[in-house]
Parts: sequence; C-alpha cells; structure tokens
Amino acid sequence: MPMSSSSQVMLVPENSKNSLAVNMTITNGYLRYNDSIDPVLSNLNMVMPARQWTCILGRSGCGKTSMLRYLAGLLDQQVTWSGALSISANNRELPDLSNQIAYMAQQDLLLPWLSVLDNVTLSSKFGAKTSKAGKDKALTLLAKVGLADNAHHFPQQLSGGMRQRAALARTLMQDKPVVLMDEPFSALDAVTRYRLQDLACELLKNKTVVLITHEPQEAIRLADQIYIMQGNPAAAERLQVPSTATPRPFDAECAQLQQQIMTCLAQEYGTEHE
Ligand SMILES: Nc1ncnc2c1ncn2[C@@H]1O[C@H](COP(=O)(O)OP(=O)(O)OP(=O)(O)O)[C@@H](O)[C@H]1O
Repeated sequence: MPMSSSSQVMLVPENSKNSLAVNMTITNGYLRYNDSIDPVLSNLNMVMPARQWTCILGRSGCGKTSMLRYLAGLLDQQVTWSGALSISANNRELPDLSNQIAYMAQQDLLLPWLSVLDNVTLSSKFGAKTSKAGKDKALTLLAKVGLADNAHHFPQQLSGGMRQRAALARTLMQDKPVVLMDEPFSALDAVTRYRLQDLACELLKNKTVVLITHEPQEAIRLADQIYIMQGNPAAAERLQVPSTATPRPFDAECAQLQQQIMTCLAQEYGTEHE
C-alpha cells in the first residue's frame, strides 16, 4: 500500500492547538539505577531547545534510553538522580514536563486489545469518545504512514515495521510540545524510513524533539544539533551540524560530519574489536 501524499485533513503544525515552546536543559546530570553500584550517566550537560530536533547517538548500553526515560518521568522510583533539569516554556519555568510529552519507546507499546485506529486515537481522547475530526485525523495519519488498509487490524496482525509505523502515527497524533523518540525508524526499510523522516520533520516542526538513533546519516539528515554520549558513566559531547534546513540533503559537509561521528563512536570501542 503506497503512502498517501494528499489529504483532506490538515496535519500541518501551524494547526497545532498546543503551541508551547519548551526548552530543556540538563546540567551536571548524574543517574544511577538503585539496584546498581555504578552510575550510568555522570556530568551530563545537554541543551534541548524549543522548535529544534536534538539527535543523540552513542554505543549500545551507554545510557541513551535511560536519559530519555528520565526526561519522560518514567524512572523516578528506580533511580538516584542529581543535577539540574530545567524546563521553561514561553519564558516561564515549568516544574516538570507532566502532560507535555509524547513518548515513542523502542518497544511500540501498542495495546493488543485495541485496533490500530483505536491505538492511534487513544492517547488524544483520555477516555472520551473520539470526535469525528479526531478520527479523520488519525485515519489521515495512518494513510500517511502507509497503513490506510490496516486501521481496523489488531497490532498482532502487523509486521514489526508496520507496528512501528502505527506507533509513529500515535506519536504524531498526540500534539504535545515535547516529543521523545527512541529509535523510531529502526525497523523500517530504507525508502519507508526516508519518507517517514520527512513526514515527522514536517509535522513536528514546532516541537522540542529529542530523537535517539544508531544511524549517523539519520541524525545528520534531521538534527538541529547532535550529541554523542560517551564514556562510562556517559557524558555528552555536542557536535556542530550544517546550517542547512532539515531534512538535509547529504552533501560533502554531511560526509565530513559522518566521519567525525564515526571517529567519536569508534573511540568507545578502544582496541577490543581490532
Ligand atoms: N531498570 C534497570 N535497572 C538497572 N540497570 C538498568 C536498567 N535499565 C537499564 N539499565 C542499564 O543501564 C545501562 C544503560 O541502558 P540504556 O537502555 O539506557 O542504554 P542505551 O544506550 O539506550 O542502549 P541501546 O542503544 O542498546 O538501546 C545499561 O548498562 C543497562 O544494563
């Protein structure tokens, strides 16, 4: 089923009801799981500006998901944290990010007893009956991610990549000012990934987006800024990205950045794989 390129329903970010511009800053972040002796993160400094995509790379197990889950408020009972997480929106400090986040986890977290359509509309209706406009928007998003024919299927009837697309549609449906995504395109074939990167870039233009990826080219294509998480415990190093608009065509400057990313990532492995 081809992905839809036209639609009767407006999905553009200008239509968004939730236009809070949220800035997040982590200063001297330290995180240790309560059942571990060693910290996962230490001396972590990151700035995640409003209306920008911050992409995070780092070797498997270095603490990227832990950082994202901490931001999402999902680790409060399990970890010891110190350092500052400051959040501001429209020039006012916010105590936390409650009700401001759409979180797309590595596992799709689709509810197996609900249809794909109901999974997509669930997060936006909070138990209320979905409006006709809400249902139309969900159906349009499902068409955009290539699942128009699967709206009434159940998650277990979908392939891994299809489930990931359904989870992406659900995230795009939520219209939250902060969008946290953990490897959202990892299960997709190259062309689908490329198209859905474009779609997410268009629809999340005005959001504060934090995206974890293992693909340097994906980060280079989408990022307004890139952090590499390194060390044990991990800290974050910021890399300069080209000033061109995203989604960014791959040019010589991007190739140089890719080389720089690979060099940073390879340092983490030392000589153990040589
Ligand atoms: N609930 C937990 N309790 C204790 N340790 C944990 C817990 N969850 C994760 N860890 C540990 O924290 C470290 C970082 O894990 P995390 O999932 O954040 O890494 P990651 O960089 O996202 O990895 P990947 O790229 O493979 O997804 C790992 O050593 C992991 O074993």
